[in-house]
Amino acid sequence: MESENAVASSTPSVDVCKGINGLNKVVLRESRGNSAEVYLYGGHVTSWKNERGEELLFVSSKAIFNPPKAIRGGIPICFPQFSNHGSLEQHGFARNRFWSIDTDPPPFPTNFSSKVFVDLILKSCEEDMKIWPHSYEFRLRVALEPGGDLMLTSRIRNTNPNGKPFTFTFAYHTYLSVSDIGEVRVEGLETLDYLDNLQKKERFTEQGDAITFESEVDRVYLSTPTKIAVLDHERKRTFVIRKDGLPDTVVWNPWDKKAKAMADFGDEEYKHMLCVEAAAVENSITLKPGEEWKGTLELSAVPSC
Ligand SMILES: O=P(O)(O)OC[C@H]1O[C@H](O)[C@H](O)[C@@H](O)[C@@H]1O
Repeated sequence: MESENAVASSTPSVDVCKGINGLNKVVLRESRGNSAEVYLYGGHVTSWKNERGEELLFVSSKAIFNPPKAIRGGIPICFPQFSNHGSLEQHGFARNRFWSIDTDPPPFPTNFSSKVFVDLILKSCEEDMKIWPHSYEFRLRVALEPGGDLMLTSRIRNTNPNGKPFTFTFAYHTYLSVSDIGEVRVEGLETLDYLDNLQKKERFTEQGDAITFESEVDRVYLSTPTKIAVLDHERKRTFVIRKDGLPDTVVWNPWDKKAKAMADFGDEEYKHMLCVEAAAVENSITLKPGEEWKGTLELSAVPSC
């Protein structure tokens, strides 16, 4: 059992061990006590803690760590399809496949500052070719920065031998842990257009100030800035979301009725989570053979008043 109160200072480490139901997970620890956990099942980040050992991501107490169900919470990877924007299963298949540790990833830019990271890889297989007939390599780097920021980098390459391009949509389906959804506001999306999933994906324009929550929300904000803030007044914490290569931002809270309808989600848990998802949804991404796409997400949690 891990201590909830992080040690003041320890050696940075990357360890592979067994998680829930014996599933393999990678634990990243920074010297000041920040940590993160990634399950190979789904290439799924399930924990990100600050130096005081406080969990910053939401994972449902009812999450099922058992294939083929995707883990409810953390950061599921939606690929090659976001939601039901296509003919594949909801959110594509990457979130319920077993990823591998990539021991020899292609080089990263030299300005990459983190020393605590893990590289994962998911490749096409014969079985998946039946539902999505393309050859690809999806490399995911999960890194803890020295200051505790969590950085995810996805690199997706078309390795089709038949000269065919492929097209996909994508999201880092990030579940943030919040004190009380009624006390939270999102800044950075005001005045933007969005597709409302609760109204047949119709397009609206956001009015007024920051976004606040008093009922179910399921929207894809379009052409969003690279920086978005989620302010949690009660907890005096602000999440800063920085993204690159991902123009859209999905905002989702199921609220009470939908919460009750989900078997792997507690009835009251909607009060303590908010999904703000860096995504590429409106305009899908097309890669020709040999081409690579890159999408990054950087999460910081800073004290605020
Ligand atoms: O239940 P899941 O398949 O994990 O999807 C959970 C949610 O993901 C996204 O945020 C979509 O916009 C929602 O429409 C969906 O309900």
